[in-house]
This record gives sequence, structure tokens and C-alpha cells, in this order.
Amino acid sequence: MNKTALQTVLVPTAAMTSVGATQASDFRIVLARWIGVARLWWRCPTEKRRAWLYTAACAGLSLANVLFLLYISYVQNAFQSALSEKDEAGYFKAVLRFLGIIVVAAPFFALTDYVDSCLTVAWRSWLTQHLIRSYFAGHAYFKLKLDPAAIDNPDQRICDDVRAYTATSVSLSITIARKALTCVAFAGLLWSLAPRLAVFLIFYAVAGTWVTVAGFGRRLMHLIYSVLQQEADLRFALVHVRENAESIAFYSGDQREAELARTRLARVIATIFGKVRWEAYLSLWQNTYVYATILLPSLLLYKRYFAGELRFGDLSQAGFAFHTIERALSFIVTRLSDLSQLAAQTDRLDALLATLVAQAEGVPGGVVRKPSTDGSVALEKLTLSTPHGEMLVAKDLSLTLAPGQSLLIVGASGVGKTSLMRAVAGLWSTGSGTIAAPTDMFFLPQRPYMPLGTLRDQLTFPDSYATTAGPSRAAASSKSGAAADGLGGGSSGAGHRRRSGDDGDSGSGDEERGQELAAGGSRRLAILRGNTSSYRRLSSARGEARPDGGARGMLSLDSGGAASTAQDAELRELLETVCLPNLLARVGGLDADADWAHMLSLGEQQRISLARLLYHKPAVAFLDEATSALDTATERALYTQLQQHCRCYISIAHRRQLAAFHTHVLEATGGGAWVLHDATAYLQSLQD
Ligand SMILES: Nc1ncnc2c1ncn2[C@@H]1O[C@H](COP(=O)(O)OP(=O)(O)OP(=O)(O)O)[C@@H](O)[C@H]1O
Repeated sequence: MNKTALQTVLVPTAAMTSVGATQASDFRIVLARWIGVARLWWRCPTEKRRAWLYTAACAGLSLANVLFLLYISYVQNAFQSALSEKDEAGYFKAVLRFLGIIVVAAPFFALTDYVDSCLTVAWRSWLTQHLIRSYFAGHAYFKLKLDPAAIDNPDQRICDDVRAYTATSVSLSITIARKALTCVAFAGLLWSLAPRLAVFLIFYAVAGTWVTVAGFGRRLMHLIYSVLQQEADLRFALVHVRENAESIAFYSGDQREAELARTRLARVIATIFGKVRWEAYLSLWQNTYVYATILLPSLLLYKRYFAGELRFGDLSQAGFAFHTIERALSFIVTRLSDLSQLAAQTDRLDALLATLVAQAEGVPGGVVRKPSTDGSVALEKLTLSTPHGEMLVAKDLSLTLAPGQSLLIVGASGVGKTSLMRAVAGLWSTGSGTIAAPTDMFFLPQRPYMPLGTLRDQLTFPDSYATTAGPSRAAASSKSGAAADGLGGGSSGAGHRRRSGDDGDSGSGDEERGQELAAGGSRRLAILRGNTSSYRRLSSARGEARPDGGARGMLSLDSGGAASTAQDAELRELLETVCLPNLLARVGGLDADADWAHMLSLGEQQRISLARLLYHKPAVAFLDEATSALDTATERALYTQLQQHCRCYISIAHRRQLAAFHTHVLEATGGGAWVLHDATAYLQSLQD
């Protein structure tokens, strides 16, 4: 998705000027924000027809609902009047009409609920996908982390807040619409029976609403906001432990991590207790308000009834109309908790959208990146700082690396070697100058990344799911891709290179992959092979059930006819190239599925990453301490392969002897200064 398009669909509201978690304290602002977030779906070119169709269906059914209710009140009047007047024929006539209502009403109400639910699910699906696209567009997920104060727990906002926001919005909107129609429908009836009662009711509802909003509204909204934030913080602490389980266990950090989780839990509970206390006060007020109205109709009408001006049925129908309108007008009084919840969720989603817009706009006047036409990497007068300008990484640095050349970046720890790579990748842009580089680049970051999936996925990442395996996967992916297209269109354009050359729509590829992974992998048949017994024991010891019938951990999977594909042969060969000849046999095949980040040693993960690089054959490769965990012999073997397969590469390393595998060396001397050496001369100087 290009930047302008992203901005067009993302900007939720004109009122949205502040970025970050503000406390929604003004109902007008909250309403403007709610409309801003909601209208994204109703204005989306590919979705608006569906959105409006659902809306029209819900509105039509709501209107029919109210007319039903009005009709029922007349039947009830006839029913009760017949009873009080001992009119047997009238009584049975009313009973028959009631039975008729039941026959029509049951399917009608079921249909109403069904359409309401469909609207909720369709809206949630689109909004979640829209946020996911924006979250992955232009590495926004990474940039959000650069300023943790800007937005907390975006994942919770995308999953939980969207779910609750759409469900509560639909339910409250439909309720408000029905209540408004009810007011109109019953106002004439009540006015014709008891005008004084109608006037009194309006004053009563206005006063009750004012007391509720002024006394409870802001405080509850603030408490609900805090609960959402603190619950997300607690969940994040536990996820963090899961992600770093081994390190914590080595440190025996159990106690400290448990304390942190307990502290966060205590904070959530304290806030929840505060919320519960205020909800109890609110409930006390609501009950007083509601019960006070029970006697009112009869108190105001009893004289006319005893004077014979009204029949018993009229009295009861006036009471019914009074209570129906009173419930409609007291909507804010009785649903304040839901409204406060919705306000807090609206605020969180609005802030996330605003931050994503800010990310898409980028920082004006930063480092300029442009594609190079001749395959070279050229830095021109590059001045680079850390994102908030605390440290100068490079000052007026200029250099050109042509195809066929290679560069080793060396320097003290923390001097800014990785930062330079971040700038070339477009992750950092604080500063000035120009970076020209081919679009076909591949980066191996310092910490190897092992995606969720099979061994094949590790080797082909970030290829789309459909291109990495046999026909069943491709079919499933194209199905889910079609579903995704139907739900929103567009793509994030995250920009990862694809070996198959389909990098024009990487966003939808991510969607396909996400949906396919979510489908639980039922497409594959798990056959445990004999040589994977240790992993099998591990899996069964964990005893975690998987949706595809297997167990989490190491699995060997039969890939059917795909076993003999050219890709399989290539991947097997690559594993040998990176000195992992036994891995396939050990894990049980390319389609073995495991928690690779925890199952493989750091050196093995680095070798897998190198195989990934060789598989993609990029024009330029960047390796950030990509062989730091390997022994010298393996490192040298891998660099020899790199020299043969990659025309241009840039490495960062602390082992200066690696200069032997490069044509040039760039040395950081501190304070933003860099010195360029010829590699042979540099090696010579090391020996002197
Ligand atoms: N997101 C960030 N915000 C602010 N400063 C950062 C950020 N990331 C890194 N830094 C700082 O920028 C400096 C350069 O970091 P960088 O990762 O480039 O160092 P390096 O030379 O690669 O170090 P090492 O050899 O230890 O990997 C460090 O002082 C680091 O603390």
C-alpha cells in the first residue's frame, strides 16, 4: 500500500490530533473518535457496499421490531381489558392474536439476532485486517517499538480492543436506534392517554442522565481504560517469560519474574476493585432511579381510572408506554458501564490508528533512500543519529560498494555498526544524506529469527506460504487469499524480497500465511519417523494437543509427492552447504515442525539463516555478526560459500581476520567518524 493510500484509509477523525493514550474525558471528543474509527469500514471503497447492506438490514429489522412491540401493546390492552371486564369471547380472541404473534415473532427475532451478529463479525474482520495491514506496512511494528511511550500493547489493541469495540458498538447502536424508534412510536400513545405523564417523564430522564454522566461517567471511563492497559501489561509480562524461558531458567530468575507478574496482577486487581466499587455506587443510583418510576403511572392516573375515564387496559397500556419510553430515555443511566467501556476502547484504537498514520508520514528531512540502478550500495554525505538523536552514529560518511566488492564493518561495541545497517534497511532515518541501494537486499540480523513453521519455512523465509510447499498448501493459501481479498483488498507492501519474484503484494501474502497458520495446519499428515524418537518423547511429554491432531514440538510430516520436488533437492543441498548435513535426518524432514528458536543451538540457527540467504540469492547481502556463534573452521567454510554465491556483501564482525573474505574494511573510530581501508592492507596492519 502506498503512503498516500495508507493515509487516506487510516486517518480516522479530524478531532484526532493527539497521539498516544489519552484519557477520554469528554463525551464529544469520544463520539468524534468513535465515528472516526467506525467510518473507516463504511467508507472503504471495496467494503462500503457490504457495510451499508448490513446496516440497512439491521435498521429495517429494528424498525419492524418496534412496530411489533407497538402491536403487542395493543393486544395486551385488549387481553387485560377482556379479563377485567370478564369478556370471554374477547379474551379468546386476544389469546388467538397472541398465538399468531408468537408464530411470527420467533423466527423474526432469530433473524434479527443473526443479522446483528453478521454485522459485528464482518466489521471486526475488516477492522482487524486493516490494522494488521497497517501494522506491517513500512515496518510500523518495528517503529512503534522505538518509542514505547507512544503506544502500549498494540497487539492487545488489534485483537481484544477491536473485538470488544465492534461488538459493543453494534449492540449499543442497535439498542439506541431501537430506543429512538420506540420513543417516537410510543410518544403519541402516551400523549393521547396521559400528557402530564409524558412531560414529567422527559424532565425525569434528563435529570437522571445528567446526574449519571456528571457523577460517574468520567471516573468509570478512566478506570476501565486503566484496567485494559494493566491487563495487557500483565499478559505481556507472561508472554515475555515464555519467549525467554531458557535464559530466565539459566539465571534462576523464576522468583524475580514471578514477582513482576504478581506486582502487575496486584495493580490490575486494585484497579478492578476500584472499578467494581464505582459500579456498585452506579448500581445503587440506577436502582433508585428505576424503581422510583414503578409507581409513577398509577399515581398520576389513578384519579381518572377511578372516575371511569380510563379502562383498566388503558391504565396498563399507559404504564407500558411510560416504562418503554422511560427505558429508552434512560439509556445512558442504565448502560453507562458499557458506554464507558466503549469509550476506553475507542480511545485506544484511535490512538493506535493515529500513531500508524504518523509512522506512515515518516520524519520529514531525514535520510533519503533511493534505489541504485547499477547494483551498487552508495552512501553520500550520510549523517546518522539514534532515533531520538542521543548519539551520533555517522557524520558525512560517503562510500560506494560496487557489485563484486565486499565490505567488513568493524569497531568497538556500541559504536554504531548495526545502526548503519539499520539505516540502509530503512529502519532508522534520523539524520541527513542519501543512501542508494538495490531493492534486492537481504539482511541477516544479529539475533537469528526463526519463524513459526516447518524447517522448509525456516529456509525459505520470508517467502509467502503458498510458494514454499506442495499443492495442498498452495490451494489452501489461494483460498484464504481470496477470502482476504474479499475482505478488504490492498496490501501492506512490507517490502520483503521474494525469490519467486512476486514481491508486488507482500501484504496479502502475509495475510494468506497468517490465515493458513491459523487454520491449524490440518492439511498435513503427521507420521513420526523412527529417528525422531527423542523429539517424539519431548512432544508427548509436553502433551500439548494441536488442531491437526499432532503434538507441539518436533513432528515429522509427510509432504506427499512434494518430497521429490526441485525445491526439496535445493534445500537439502543448502543444508549440506551450511554444514548441517545431519539436520534433516535428525528432525525428520523438511516439513518437520518445531519450536526452532528453542530447539536449535545458536550456531545452528546462524547456519540456517545463512542457508536462507543463499536460497534467496540477493544482489546485496548484509550479515550482522551472523557467524559469531560458530567455530573458526565452520565460519571460514561458510564465508567461502558466501564468496562463491554472493556478488556483493557487507558483514559486521568483531573477528577482524574475516577481512580476508572481503575487499574492503570500514572501521568506526567513534564520534561518528569512519575510516575505509583496503582489506589486504588492513590484514597486513593487523599482523604488523
Ligand atoms: N532504539 C534505540 N534507541 C536509542 N539508542 C539505541 C537504540 N538502539 C541502539 N541504540 C544505541 O545506539 C548505539 C549503537 O548501537 P549499535 O547496535 O549500532 O551498536 P554496534 O556497534 O552494532 O554494537 P555491538 O557491536 O555491540 O553490536 C548504542 O549505544 C545503542 O545503545
